[in-house]
Amino acid sequence: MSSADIFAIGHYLAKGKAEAEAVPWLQEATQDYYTKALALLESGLKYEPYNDDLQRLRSKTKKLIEIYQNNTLVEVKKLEDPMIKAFTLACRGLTEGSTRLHCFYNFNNTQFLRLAPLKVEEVGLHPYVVLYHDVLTRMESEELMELALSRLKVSGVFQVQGLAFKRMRTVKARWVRKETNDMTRRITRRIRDMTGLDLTSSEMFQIINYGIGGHYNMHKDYFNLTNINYTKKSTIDKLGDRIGTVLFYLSDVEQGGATVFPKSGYTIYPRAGTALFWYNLHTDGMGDPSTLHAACPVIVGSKWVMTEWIRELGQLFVKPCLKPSFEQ
Ligand SMILES: O=C(O)CCC(=O)C(=O)O
Ligand SMILES: [Fe+2]
Repeated sequence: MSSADIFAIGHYLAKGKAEAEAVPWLQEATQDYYTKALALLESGLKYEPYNDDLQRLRSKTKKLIEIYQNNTLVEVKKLEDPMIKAFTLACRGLTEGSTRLHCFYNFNNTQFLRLAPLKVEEVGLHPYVVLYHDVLTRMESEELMELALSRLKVSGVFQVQGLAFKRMRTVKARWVRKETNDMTRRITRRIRDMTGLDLTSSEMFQIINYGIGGHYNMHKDYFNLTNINYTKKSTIDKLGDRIGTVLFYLSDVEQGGATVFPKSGYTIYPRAGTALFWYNLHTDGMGDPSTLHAACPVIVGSKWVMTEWIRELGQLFVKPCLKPSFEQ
């Protein structure tokens, strides 16, 4: 990447109000510019070694480069956190995948699947994550993206960190009702076929667009109801926690943009028409921390996904609550 490219990404993020994420890109670009400026000043000084202005500029530029290099050291230190390291490696596709995995046809979840089974690929066993192939047609993906485009909004997900807020996600998103039209109703039926879960009280679809540099930091999709404050809890309580997540990929991504599970080393590359599914909760209803996941930054291209978070309400007979010992 040229320094102009790096600057363009920083500028784009800053314009989208993602200042915290813009800073390292802009620092990188600036450092590169200063290094080039220093080389120019040095060659100028070869011709005019006693030019005061050039000498002053050279020592100023050297100092600035030093400051930026010290800033970089802070970044390197952050990478020592083992989970951030695992996240970074997974984004680069450098973690070892699980073994003893299978591909199979799902004939069973609903009667419809006996006629038209779905193609399933196991991504990993702990947590159990599966990839459904060819569950959306190209036309459906395009229609969903078009539907979202009319009212995409910059969407901030924040996390309190000490006295400050940390931005978790840099994307644009739009909520879409499952009853919007025939196509969204059809996709709702398909989610029922894929998961076997009851969708009557699940959330709206969220369609998300990640631009260059767009990403979603490590997070869990469940709320952990025992740790949540009372006012928020009462609204969540009605529908229960997020028992499962279905993540549809609506577009291919040229480079970057993988979904990763750093605790388990899974890296899933987006492919239009496929969908990822996993349970966020153990069978006793407690959150499963191994489902920690993230979306890696998009490097080239643009990434579109649609998320469906399925709630506990209504799953009583489909996925009954079991003691943890029954689970394995
Ligand atoms: O875009 C992705 O790959 C992950 C999205 C996600 O984790 C979410 O929306 O909760
Ligand atoms: Fe998520």
